[in-house]
Amino acid sequence: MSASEYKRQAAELAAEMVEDGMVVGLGTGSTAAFVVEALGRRHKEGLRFVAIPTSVATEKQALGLGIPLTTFGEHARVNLTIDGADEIQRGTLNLIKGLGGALLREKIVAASSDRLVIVADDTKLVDHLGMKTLLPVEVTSFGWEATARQIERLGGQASPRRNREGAFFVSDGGNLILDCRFPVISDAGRLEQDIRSIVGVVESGLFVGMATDAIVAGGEGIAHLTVGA
Ligand SMILES: O=C(CO)[C@H](O)[C@H](O)COP(=O)(O)O
Repeated sequence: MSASEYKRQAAELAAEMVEDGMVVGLGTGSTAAFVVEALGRRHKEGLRFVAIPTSVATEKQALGLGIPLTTFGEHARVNLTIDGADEIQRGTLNLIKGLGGALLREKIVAASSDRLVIVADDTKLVDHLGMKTLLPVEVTSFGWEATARQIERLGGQASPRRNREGAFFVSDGGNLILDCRFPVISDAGRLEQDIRSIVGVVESGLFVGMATDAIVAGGEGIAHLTVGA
């Protein structure tokens, strides 16, 4: 089976966790898109829920499927958010997110969620964050070079993300993303604090202590992981 099929398997299982009456956070990326697809189906079958999307792309997909959307103006808490990730640390379920560029909205929604369920194929599982992917950090466009220098003082190499045309990638929030190469991250909580204390940083792609569950599919089957397990 391909990675895409494993992503779909994990997504379909997670979509079953949505119950009648819930406020649901909808993630961003190819795995989260399978979740939105499955929830569109469940909505047509009669499941009642409202959703808060974490990106313009997810909002468009959800609207196209007839999923009713809501806002934080109407709901203070989200019962369940289902989102993808770029790396998931075994045991802690600490994450790197943001290769899809939606980390700011994703973190706002995650921070207001009672439960954050991560869906992924098993290539995303790592023993230490930073083993496979760069760490995305969203920064203001003004002064990004100064912000990048401060991140480099923490031991990372920071490069502005560019689109296919070579122009700076601009997030849904109108900011830039610095993709940062750190040596393997041994203390994610500390690095997260240090990065967030830099002026010009809007948010980092380290999600520490936020995920409650991960549904991970691969050649050995589907695992439902919780923190510590
Ligand atoms: O954090 C994200 C977007 O900002 C995505 O969830 C992450 O990049 C995983 O994407 P995919 O499911 O396509 O592998």
